Amino acid sequence: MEIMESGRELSRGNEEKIYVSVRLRPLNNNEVSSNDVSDWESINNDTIVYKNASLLASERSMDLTAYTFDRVFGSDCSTREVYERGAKDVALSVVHGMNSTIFAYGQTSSGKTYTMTGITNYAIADIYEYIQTRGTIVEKLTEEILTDRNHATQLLSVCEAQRQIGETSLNEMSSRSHQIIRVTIESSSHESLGRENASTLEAAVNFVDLAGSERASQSLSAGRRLKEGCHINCSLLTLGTVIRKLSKERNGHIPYRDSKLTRILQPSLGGNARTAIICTMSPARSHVEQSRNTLIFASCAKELEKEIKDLILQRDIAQAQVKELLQMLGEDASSMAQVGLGNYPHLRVQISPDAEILEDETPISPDPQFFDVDIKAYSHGYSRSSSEDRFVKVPYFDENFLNNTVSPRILMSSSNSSETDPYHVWEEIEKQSNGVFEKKVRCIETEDLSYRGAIGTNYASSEDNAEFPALKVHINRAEQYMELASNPAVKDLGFTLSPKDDNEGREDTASGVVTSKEVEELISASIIADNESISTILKEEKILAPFDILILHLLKIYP
Ligand SMILES: Nc1ncnc2c1ncn2[C@@H]1O[C@H](COP(=O)(O)OP(=O)(O)OP(=O)(O)O)[C@@H](O)[C@H]1O
Repeated sequence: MEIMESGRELSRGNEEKIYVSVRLRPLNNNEVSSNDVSDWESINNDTIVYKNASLLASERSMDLTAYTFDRVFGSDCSTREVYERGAKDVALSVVHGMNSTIFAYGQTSSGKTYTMTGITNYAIADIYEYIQTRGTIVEKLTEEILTDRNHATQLLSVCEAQRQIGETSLNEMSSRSHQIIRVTIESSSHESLGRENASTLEAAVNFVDLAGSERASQSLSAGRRLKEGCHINCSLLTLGTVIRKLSKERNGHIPYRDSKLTRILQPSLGGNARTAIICTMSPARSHVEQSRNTLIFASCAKELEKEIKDLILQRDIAQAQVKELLQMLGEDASSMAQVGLGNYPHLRVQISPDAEILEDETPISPDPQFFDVDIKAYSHGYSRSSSEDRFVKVPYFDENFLNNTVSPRILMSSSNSSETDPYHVWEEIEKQSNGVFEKKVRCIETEDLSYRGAIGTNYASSEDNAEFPALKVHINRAEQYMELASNPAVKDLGFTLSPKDDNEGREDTASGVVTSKEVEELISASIIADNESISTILKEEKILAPFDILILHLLKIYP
């Protein structure tokens, strides 16, 4: 028996960024009455097997019989157990200031809504319990802020009642829209209450119940249902592509922008948040092909975890090298931490040591070139500390850019308001390094970006970049540019640097240009991190299969 062990080498620790489980439901009445049989079985806590080996022999497409994930829930498992083992830890990350998402994926009628309804309720209950344990007061509530747990329950029922459903031949209560329930928790210390510039920690957990994927022939859809199905399938297809690309070719273009669903889920998929994916499936033989697709999706999603770990490893190695270099040069390595080197995934800056030094002494790494890139959001004096801050942002926006279309909050990346000056970081490094690196510290400068026009009209048309000027990154040394351009971390952040003719007469200078399209993508990446912007996205674009989004807001105050 060949085994696909997607989760084999991964730690089972609680801090996994992406936790993938599979839930098998029992045969339903329809399946039983049509004499369908159950072909899938969970043989232990993490493996699901396809039992019908004889059928397998005749169907070459079905060449795997066992699949392993972080967890497999058999058809007799309760939703409580799925929650406890497959989602609770991720859901409760939000009370510690970490964004998280739990989503159910699977074919129509496989049990996504059944699973997510239970999980959302259990999680809300646990969040409230956690808060009360902590002696937290929930007060000063506005319309958007939950008053108490009953209020939350009420809102959830409203959401359930409003859910767009329709009957298909496979599920008489089929969800015909994606539903995202986002609970945002804002924490601040008791001492800072009432202070004007009090910093708060904000994190959100998303509960996502995707609309079901279906084959038109199987669900016998026609007319409106068929149209809905096409739209739903389209966004699910993009989700599949994004997951596959992220897991296989992380440095390439990831088509988040091809569907609203992936735009909204981008922060959850890109490695900056904890994510639990519960893949639901029917055991029925008649659905074997769909079930197998679901398992392949789950396997790809699990691969993401490996990629993220690899990137973190690369980052750690680079940091260690920088530290060694600083020590070698008699600098205090800890000063690096103060300027944010440890703030993954900001790609941070360090300078290349003098070539002479490296040539004269034994190099401490085979490739001793380092350079500094820091691409951050700079807004006009607004700062916020949040785990969303880790998104890549674009420096310096024109005042008009921050008009009604987007909340300025999404543009924040720093809790230090002095960083509103785009040159600040570099000056700081220069100071801290006592001028030793003076020549190289100035290796990058950012040019002013004046964004014209409303963002909404621009990101809607990805091909038309006319409104966006390029973000220019000047690098004083050609070899630094080369390093930078080939650095996987730069590509990972969505920047592709391309050489540019340097007409400015400077010698020994290379320039990288981040194209306007890439800037645009970064902006949209930032936008989707924000509640208001989600509704903006959704309002602007007419979506046949609409999203039902409920944003709950909790205010958590530590005593
Ligand atoms: N684990 C389970 N145990 C018992 N019944 C289940 C289970 N999972 C799903 N069901 C039942 O199966 C039916 C279909 O489930 P559900 O509506 O949750 O599927 P879905 O994947 O959300 O479908 P769609 O994509 O069409 O919305 C429902 O009647 C539900 O009660």
